[in-house]
Amino acid sequence: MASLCNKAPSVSAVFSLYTSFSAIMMLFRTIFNDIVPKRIQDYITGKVVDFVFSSYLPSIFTFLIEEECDFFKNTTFHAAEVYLPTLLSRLSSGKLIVGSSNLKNPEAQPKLGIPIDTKINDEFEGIHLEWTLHSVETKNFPNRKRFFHLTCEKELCKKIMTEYFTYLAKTADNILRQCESLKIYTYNRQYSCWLSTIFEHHMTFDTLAIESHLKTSILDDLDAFSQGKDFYKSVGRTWKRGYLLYGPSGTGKTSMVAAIANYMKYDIYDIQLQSVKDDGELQRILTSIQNRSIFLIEDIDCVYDASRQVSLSGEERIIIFTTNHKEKLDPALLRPGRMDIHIHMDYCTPYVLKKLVALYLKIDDHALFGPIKKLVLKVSATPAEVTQQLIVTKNANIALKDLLRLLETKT
Ligand SMILES: Nc1ncnc2c1ncn2[C@@H]1O[C@H](COP(=O)(O)OP(=O)(O)OP(=O)(O)O)[C@@H](O)[C@H]1O
Repeated sequence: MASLCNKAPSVSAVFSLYTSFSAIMMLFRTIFNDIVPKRIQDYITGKVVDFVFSSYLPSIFTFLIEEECDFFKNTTFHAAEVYLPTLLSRLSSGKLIVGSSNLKNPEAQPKLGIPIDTKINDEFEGIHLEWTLHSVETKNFPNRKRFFHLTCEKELCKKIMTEYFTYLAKTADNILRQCESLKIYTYNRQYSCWLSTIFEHHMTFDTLAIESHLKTSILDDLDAFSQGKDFYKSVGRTWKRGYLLYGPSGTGKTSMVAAIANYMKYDIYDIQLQSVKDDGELQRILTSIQNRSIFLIEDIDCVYDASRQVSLSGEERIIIFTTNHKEKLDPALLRPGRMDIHIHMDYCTPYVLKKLVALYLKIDDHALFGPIKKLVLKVSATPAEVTQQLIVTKNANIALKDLLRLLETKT
């Protein structure tokens, strides 16, 4: 006991040690502040803070995801916009923007958006992530710049880059696939961007009157295309498909485009080639098209310039050209590799006519069917002309008599 008491430092010894230590620290601080230049002071302080914090707290890494990337819409930003509103329970503010622009269909699901500066937490394979949408004013159109901050622990950022962003893209893609309203984009030259509206064309392969073998072959081709990701990769080709729709006016080329878009659930990018200045601009426009879309060039015989290269990169894209005059097309455009499938949209056949009558008048047979079918084989009547007659009245007798009269005028 006595020896223990002997070994313990006395209070006055501790006090004098503390006083000496404080004096040394003060001296050190004075030397540090007076002699060491401010920049070096900041550097040393930063290093010390980094060391202390990295030892006890995980350091944070922030990904900056801007709305535009190299002047084009950033697909990662777009994917986050689609995906994050689904994480309802993880919104820090408990607020969500809800908006609907589809006035024609009040039952359509409204679009959801994330309020600015709201934190959204996500969890990926046990990793905690935090998203925040920011917006700053800019001088140029569209007068604001939006960007996401995505933060995670620094040592996990590699996993986020390699796995989470792929997961984000796939999930957003699936959400979009289930989304009902498609969009049609037209290119606005003044602002150098695509402007979209809701695509309201309700034509489907059930309401499009075409020969059944043609319908089967197109649907088979579209199915094979949408499931063809690995195939296209394995043969080293871009995952795209080119269709040429040709035939007289009113035979359903535009209707076919709508049926394809509705079947595939692809947005349409409709471009007027005449308004594109040069190849550079065309290439920029093409690169700004989203995946899973239709790039439409109508009346290609009027607008095609053989020297112009229309090459679509990206994934899962269909390019559709339409023309009323296939014979006028530049042979360069018809070369294999440019358009994979040529679809002839023709005048009414008896089969197509019967289908249109069934659709419009809800009947499968009628006494006038015989003479009408005979005439249809002789004359050139477009489905547009036929449907114009059939839509006038629901009375089958009157409608078919008028149709017969129309066909007789064509003999
Ligand atoms: N095959 C068809 N099946 C059902 N309806 C059709 C068909 N073809 C045309 N129609 C009807 O005719 C209208 C006009 O057809 P559409 O605009 O698709 O023809 P088009 O070949 O694109 O004509 P254009 O070359 O003048 O643009 C359609 O809105 C549709 O109601």
